[in-house]
Amino acid sequence: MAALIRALRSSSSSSYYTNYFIRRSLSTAASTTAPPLKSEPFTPFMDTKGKHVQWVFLGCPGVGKGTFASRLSTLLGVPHIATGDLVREELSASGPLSKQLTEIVNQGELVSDEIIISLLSKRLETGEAKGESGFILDGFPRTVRQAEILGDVTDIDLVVNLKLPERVLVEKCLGRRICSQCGKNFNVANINVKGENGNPDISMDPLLPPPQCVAKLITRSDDTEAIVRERLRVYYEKSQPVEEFYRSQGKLMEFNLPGGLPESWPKLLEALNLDEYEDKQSAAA
Ligand SMILES: Nc1ncnc2c1ncn2[C@@H]1O[C@H](COP(=O)(O)OP(=O)(O)O)[C@@H](O)[C@H]1O
Repeated sequence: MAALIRALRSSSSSSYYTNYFIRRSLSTAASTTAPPLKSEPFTPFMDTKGKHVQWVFLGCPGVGKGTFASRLSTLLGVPHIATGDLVREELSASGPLSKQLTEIVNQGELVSDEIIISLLSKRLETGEAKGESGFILDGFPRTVRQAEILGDVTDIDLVVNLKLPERVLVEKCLGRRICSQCGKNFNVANINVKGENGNPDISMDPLLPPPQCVAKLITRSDDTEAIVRERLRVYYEKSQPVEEFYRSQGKLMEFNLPGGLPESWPKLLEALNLDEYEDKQSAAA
């Protein structure tokens, strides 16, 4: 983890690649973990060298990366690190960076690689001081350049690409609500979308807040229809190539969400060979 933080740090400096490659060539190569193959038993939470999982969640805005990554991080005992959350924390602080970021986020554009890498390094450093190891990244990498930087400093074991039809994504973003007090995410959208081109229909029940959160619900400032459409456009242009980057490395696992959380969660666990592990964890709890 320390080498990763150092390398990410150096990559966000102005002499970006030079510093970065010199540092990496001096540090020892990270251990490798094969991605899970459905046909083979796989212990995903730690490899044979005792390294915790280093996974990435990809997917369009509103697909549910945060929800699934957060659940898996609890199950596997690794931190869920969402760069969108790091950006929002920065937005809520006052200062020149906050003003600059507010403008970018509210236009649906991406924050610069340098700023994102610096926020991520800080987050990893804080985690390391608390004894964290492994991670599930959500919202990073979002450009091929970010993926290359990450790949040069550490090994990613598996990349999960969550997918939903665009109409569902827009409805989900517009229905998203957050409790300003406890920080939990809810969704007021009731989704029933007919499947096209032979794909199944998709239904999702709303995920309603408990009574104590109802009066405290807020909507993200970038969850308006115009901004969501722009974020989707930016995703197709800048982030979709990241899918190909990992596909060519044999690390990409495509996952078409069959519906809402109750239907999708068990299917995702099954695809990750984690269904039995979750059963054992639940039984032990
Ligand atoms: N890796 C990243 N690179 C650049 N910008 C980012 C990154 N992660 C988050 N952001 C910024 O933060 C905003 C919110 O991120 P996130 O919560 O992940 O949104 P989404 O719901 O669109 O997936 C993004 O629209 C973008 O401006």
